[in-house]
Amino acid sequence: MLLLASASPARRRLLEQAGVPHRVQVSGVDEEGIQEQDPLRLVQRLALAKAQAVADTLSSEAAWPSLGVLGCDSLLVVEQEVWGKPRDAAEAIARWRCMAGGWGDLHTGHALVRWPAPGGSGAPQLAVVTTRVHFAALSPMEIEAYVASGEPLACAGGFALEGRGGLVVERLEGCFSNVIGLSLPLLRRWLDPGVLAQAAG
Ligand SMILES: Nc1nc2c(ncn2[C@@H]2O[C@H](COP(=O)(O)OP(=O)(O)OP(=O)(O)O)[C@@H](O)[C@H]2O)c(=O)[nH]1
Repeated sequence: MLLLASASPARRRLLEQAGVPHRVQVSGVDEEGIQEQDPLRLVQRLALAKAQAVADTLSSEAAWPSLGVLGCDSLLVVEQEVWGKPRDAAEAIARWRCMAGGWGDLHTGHALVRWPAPGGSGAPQLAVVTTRVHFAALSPMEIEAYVASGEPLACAGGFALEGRGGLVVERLEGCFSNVIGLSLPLLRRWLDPGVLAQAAG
């Protein structure tokens, strides 16, 4: 069992669809409380803070999920601008005016914290995965229509790749699930090989 320390329905869906046994416990971490100039360090620190906050609530080895506690955090970087979820429709429109026809790097930090077994390193597994996203050259009317759908407001970067956002993303360079919020190939490399067999049901 993996414990996902995230409120993200998209991350949960990725694990469900991949057949990874999991449950969810939201970390409640105040992301504003962690300041960091470098976006790669920021997503890594936030992912670890989320995983550690949930791990700290587990009182004994018996309470620990066998596969550990996973925290994630995603940000989009476009021309040195670092963006999380848009605050409102106006901000989403302003961002899309920058993004349309161009590209950005979607960085997702991952942290997997395991029970500190005696003799084990106890160190969390940490990684940031980056996917380059190429955006369609949208007209102002298309931007307004996409933002009016409400979809951009729930997503770092202001688009949902597997939703209407599939209409406005031309191509990716790198891992698709990483864009949605959790890199499944990375998780496979981190987890025991048997998990894939288990996921196969
Ligand atoms: N459905 C979907 N969600 C996306 C996409 N890109 C980013 N997101 C979501 O944007 C959100 C990024 O904000 P985060 O701070 O990383 O996560 P959160 O939603 O606040 O949830 P926590 O992990 O509890 O902090 C996550 O929920 C991601 O799943 C996408 O292409 N599709």
